[in-house]
Amino acid sequence: MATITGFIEKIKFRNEENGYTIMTVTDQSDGDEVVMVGVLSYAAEGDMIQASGHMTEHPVYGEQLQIESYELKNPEDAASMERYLGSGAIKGIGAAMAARIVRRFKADTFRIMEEEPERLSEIKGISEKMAMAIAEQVQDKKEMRQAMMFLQNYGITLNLAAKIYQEYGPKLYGIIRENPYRLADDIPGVGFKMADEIAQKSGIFTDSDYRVRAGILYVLLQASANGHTYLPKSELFRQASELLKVAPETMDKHLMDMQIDRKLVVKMPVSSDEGGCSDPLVYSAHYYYLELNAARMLHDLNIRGDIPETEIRDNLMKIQQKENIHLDELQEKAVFEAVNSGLLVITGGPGTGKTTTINTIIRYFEAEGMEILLGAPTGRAAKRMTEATGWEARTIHRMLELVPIGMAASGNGSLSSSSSTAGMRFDRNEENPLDADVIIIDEMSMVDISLMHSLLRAVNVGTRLILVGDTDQLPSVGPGNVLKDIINSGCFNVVKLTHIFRQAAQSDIIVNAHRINEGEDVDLSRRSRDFLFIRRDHPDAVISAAITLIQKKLPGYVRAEPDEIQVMTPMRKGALGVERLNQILQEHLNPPSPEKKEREAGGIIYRTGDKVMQIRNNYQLEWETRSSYGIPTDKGAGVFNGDMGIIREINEFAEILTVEFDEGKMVEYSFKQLEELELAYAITIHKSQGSEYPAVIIPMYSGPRMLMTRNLLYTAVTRARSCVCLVGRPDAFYSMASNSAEQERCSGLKARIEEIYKEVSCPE
Ligand SMILES: Nc1ncnc2c1ncn2[C@@H]1O[C@H](COP(=O)(O)OP(=O)(O)OP(=O)(O)O)[C@@H](O)[C@H]1O
Repeated sequence: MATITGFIEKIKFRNEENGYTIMTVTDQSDGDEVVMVGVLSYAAEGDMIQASGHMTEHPVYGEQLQIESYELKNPEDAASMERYLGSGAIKGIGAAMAARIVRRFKADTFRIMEEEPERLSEIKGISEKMAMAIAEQVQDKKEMRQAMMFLQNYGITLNLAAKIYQEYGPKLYGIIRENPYRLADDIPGVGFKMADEIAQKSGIFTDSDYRVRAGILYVLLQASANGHTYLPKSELFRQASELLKVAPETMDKHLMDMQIDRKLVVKMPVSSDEGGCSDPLVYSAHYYYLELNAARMLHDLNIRGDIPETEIRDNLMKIQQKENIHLDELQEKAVFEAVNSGLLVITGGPGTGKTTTINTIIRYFEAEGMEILLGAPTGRAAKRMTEATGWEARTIHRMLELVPIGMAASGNGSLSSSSSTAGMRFDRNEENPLDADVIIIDEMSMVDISLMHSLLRAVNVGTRLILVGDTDQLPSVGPGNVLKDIINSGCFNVVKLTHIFRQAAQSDIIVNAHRINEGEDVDLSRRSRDFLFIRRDHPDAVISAAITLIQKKLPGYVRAEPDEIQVMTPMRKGALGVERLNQILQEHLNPPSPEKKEREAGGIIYRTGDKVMQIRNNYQLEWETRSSYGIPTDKGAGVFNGDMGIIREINEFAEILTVEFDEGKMVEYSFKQLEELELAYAITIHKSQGSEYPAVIIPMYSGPRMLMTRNLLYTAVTRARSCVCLVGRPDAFYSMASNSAEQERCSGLKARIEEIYKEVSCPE
């Protein structure tokens, strides 16, 4: 065992997650440089370390000390003290100042800094204020080191430990020993499971009140990840009991306390679709109030105008003449309602004339000189809306002006607001509402309760809000059942378009989509121009057929580039899951070659020319467009979940991968950011929501029944503009088409709307 004391000269490598560090230390005894390797909770260049361990011989890097235990020390001799203070470790002290301090206080320097810091002002050039600032830093460093050491005993990584220290300061000791579950509330990156592990190490009992309460909230959080805004009590207790290994009977008392603490809201079901029995419904307070407030705002917006019918008819007639169209009765009704309603829902399947109706509504309000805003939940849906209407549509997030917290112009900085997404908030809200007379939102089926709430906060009473969507598409990824709840409440104007127009009726994509949706038979053997079933009985044969379609058949047929043809599949895993498909399709569609650079990250090879997709919203990621000479012509920020692009360049030296997205937007990803990208030769049907492609290829093979549902098939088929190719086994198609089991969502927006309307119609 060797013990070496010296200055940390250079940190050569540090893994911020686990604290594994490689550094050079100057041995105080002989001035030699020693390499030390080990897990250090907190140590910085310039610190004095006393480390013990074994000297080992590394085949490449030579002799090094494997640290087994260590201590960070205050330097003791004058030269060391001077060096430490002057190393930059303490802000405001340079080498000359360090020399003066040590010359004056000698061996007593650190004691004075800690115990009588005001005396530092005896030194020329240090004011009293500066003396206190220096003392504070010395103290902070000491406390932080101790905290890091302490937290490391609980298996907490350095990165997280720093966040915990920042959040709680010295209070962290009490929190870790008594209620580490608070961490799950306060620190991003800590969930119930981690808090529970810490609690176990702290010796907290399984049935501790804190633990059971945190467990209940955790189950509700998990439920929200599955689309629910509440759980029936019996189901909540069943899941919590399974998680906590605590009897459900002991949980009731916590419900009351958690309601008092405003963590939960418990409601009795008011309508049959909320379970219809006496089982109370338990909400996390957050989602309850999102639903309640959303319901109130929807109610408030739902006012009636009094523009005479004759006037609307005259105006509409002029537009129809000018545009050379003739709306059917339901479409006309939608326009009449749009003019005289504060809130209107227009719904219908593909080809039922939604876009034509929106366009007419836009022309109507345009002629009235009104301010119109168009929005959609995703970038691709917004792009599609722009193309279909000729009006600029933006994502709802953009429309609501998402800005980093701290940069909002309106001054309403409440962090508790639902409208903040991690580190970001919407600058448009009740204090700074959207400046518009009419707001039209498309693809409403994708809007979850949080986004709806944020949108409603920014819409003034008097502004018309028109919600357009197809309720039979997959529901939103986030919790809630917003569009269906609004429609099913029966409290708002809803126009359901049902007629499939002649032009649309010639498309087998549209006709078959409706047949699938209605549960009617689809004849797969029928020859069709745009809806093809190619029988293949083995997964690898499905993939070969898909490759031939992409490379040879479809580009000419639908007049599109191969990378515009999209393979979409229900699953991520398995022989025809996204992961395997992407690997094989990449190999064929963009094979390795000496001219193409590659970068491996997270088990995926990214290659120049690859088709990739951004898989989370990143509002800060910057893009720029460039002229043909590479000169920037426009720039902005924000790349969104589902955006697709092509890898144009991989720069090993700068560690940057450049992707070109739609409209020539170039985005640079550092190699560390590659987890935000996935290969996109194949994507899940869920990810395809709101997008449209010239042609889609859908592998049809068996899969888990829960996933292989009718509305998944319906969503996939309706993504194609010119051609759908289903490739695989007919029985897989028929079993999907007949599986109408939709996963029930526990969502209370409808009940909240009904309550409010009841209150209004019969006030107490
Ligand atoms: N009143 C009408 N008279 C004649 N044709 C119409 C009328 N309304 C719509 N169409 C035609 O029907 C087809 C489908 O209409 P539209 O694109 O508006 O439907 P949609 O519901 O938006 O469809 P999707 O959801 O598939 O985009 C189009 O070709 C359109 O021109």
